[in-house]
Amino acid sequence: MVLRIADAVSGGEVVPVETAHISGVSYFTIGEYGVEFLEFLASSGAKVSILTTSNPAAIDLSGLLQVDEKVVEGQSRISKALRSMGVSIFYTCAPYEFILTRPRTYHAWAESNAITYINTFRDSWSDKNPGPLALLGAIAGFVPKTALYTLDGRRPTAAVEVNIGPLGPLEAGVVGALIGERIGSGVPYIKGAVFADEESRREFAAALSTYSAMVFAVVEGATPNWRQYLELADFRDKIQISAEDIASYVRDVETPDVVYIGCPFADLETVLQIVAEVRGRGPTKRPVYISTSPGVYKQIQRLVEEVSGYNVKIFSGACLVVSPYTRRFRVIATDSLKAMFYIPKLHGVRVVPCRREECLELAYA
Ligand SMILES: C/C(=C\C(=O)O)CCOP(=O)(O)O
Repeated sequence: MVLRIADAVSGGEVVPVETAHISGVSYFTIGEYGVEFLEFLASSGAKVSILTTSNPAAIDLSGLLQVDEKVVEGQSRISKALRSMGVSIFYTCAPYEFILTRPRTYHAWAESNAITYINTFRDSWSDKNPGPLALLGAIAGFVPKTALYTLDGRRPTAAVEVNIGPLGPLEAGVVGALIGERIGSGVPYIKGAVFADEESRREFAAALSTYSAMVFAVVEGATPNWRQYLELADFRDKIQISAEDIASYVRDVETPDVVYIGCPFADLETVLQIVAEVRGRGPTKRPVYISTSPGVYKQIQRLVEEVSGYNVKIFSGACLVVSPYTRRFRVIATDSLKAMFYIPKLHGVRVVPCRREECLELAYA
């Protein structure tokens, strides 16, 4: 099947890949037909031939997100099928946290934030492979050699100037979304962007690929080999992003039912910052949900228990985008542009953007 797809999309050429990361493994998003597809592959004896990880599921590791029995059963069938094919069911949208991909190595990843992160901040090479293709590629060990697996296909096509100062997570997300919306396709070459921290890089990568089809940007000074990319550049578009653009994107904040941090999964530093804040201030008035990766979650078990007494609910292996649990809320406040895009579409819940500090203020308001 991978060869047939390659005939259609890459002139029959394929590229061997070191790792794969599959998405579309939540029962909420793929439903019965998705489960049957995975069970069919598993029952045919298919096995992955390379390290293969999986995106978040509909339920979290410790059962914090209560969902109905049908979803629990469907999710467990998905886990069984994935496990029998040899997929690491380490449900995370931030596999780059523990798979330290090297520059100019090939990968078949399906989750857009993760692809954009490794393409942009590591110059590791992955195109956006649809979830089923990433899985078939993991079994075959290769995927179609589409443009982003070639240097020519990674040639910057749009010059973007961002002179705003250090970008926190929300600002970085807005910059990613604005570039995505204004350019839409191609490869942006970004000058002047300074990311305040790891969380900001994650939010930028997630937003760029949520608000456009792009999964690669060259960030001057940050992307490995950026000088070579600048030499190759063939700019057809030129845009500027200003502080005013960001301000106009962040509308008035309405009082939420809950605050949500962790789309993509929050890194350890972010979790520890929030823990320190609530330890100093006491229990929040509105719940704060934080999704983080299983690796981080397992290291902070004691803190997870402690802050649950402060109304802070840290969970892992699932997120509020792909879990039906989200439907119980009316309004969610978040610093994630990706959550802001998907939650209203998938769950019909309103989402308002806020900077991390403002989100926490809202939790105490
Ligand atoms: C629905 C989503 C993920 C999943 O089904 O695993 C979120 C959207 O993912 P993209 O990779 O940004 O399309």
